[in-house]
Amino acid sequence: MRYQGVLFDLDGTLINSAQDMYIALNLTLTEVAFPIVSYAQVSTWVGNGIDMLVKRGLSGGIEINTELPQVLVDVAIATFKGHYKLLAGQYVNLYPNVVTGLAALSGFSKSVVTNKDRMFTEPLLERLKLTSHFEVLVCGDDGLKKPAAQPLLQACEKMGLKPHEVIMVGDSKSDILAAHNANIDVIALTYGYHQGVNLQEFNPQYLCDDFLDIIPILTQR
Ligand SMILES: O=C(O)COP(=O)(O)O
Ligand SMILES: [Mg+2]
Repeated sequence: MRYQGVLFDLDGTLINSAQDMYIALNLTLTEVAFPIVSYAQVSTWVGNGIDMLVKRGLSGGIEINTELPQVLVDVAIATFKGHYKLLAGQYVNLYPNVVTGLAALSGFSKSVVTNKDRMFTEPLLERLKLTSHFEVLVCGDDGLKKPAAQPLLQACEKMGLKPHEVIMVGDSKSDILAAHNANIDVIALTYGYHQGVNLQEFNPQYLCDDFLDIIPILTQR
């Protein structure tokens, strides 16, 4: 088998999770007296972790307003986390074929490498009955975030595999760039939160429209 391990992104790859973040963000923005934002906006802002999502919300766009006072940013992030702690998982669902696909990949060593903080990720995986599929979990607050290579390399090390023995599966520019930075092949899934960019431009080795399309890639010899 060409690959022995698979590193999965979480939000936008395994789970459709933007609705909880959309609600938590608008509750936060209302509390700090900033204009609320649309679901469509939030779904293009997911993928760089909570701090970036909140800063994008305060900026009203994907580009961060660098003049936002730090104290406001800190209060908004803490407020978001409070709301998200209560909301995370309420409106989340698995993307089609994820459970079937993970079961079909039972012979592979599998990890989740997410930019989401551990305190939110672990309960979400439990709630969705996904925990047992994965040997390793690397979260956004464990060290550097994607697009850094570090979280992917950390997962490889914990799995006892070399970068050329694994493949990353993700939905965003951050996943593709992190994989390139780590010299790991990458499958980009088109259905997730791709931050308003054309994923093809970032040259993933593979581009798939459905979770099950990753199976023939992984089982090739
Ligand atoms: O919290 C985020 O921004 C997204 O996390 P992800 O890395 O699982 O897509
Ligand atoms: Mg993602």
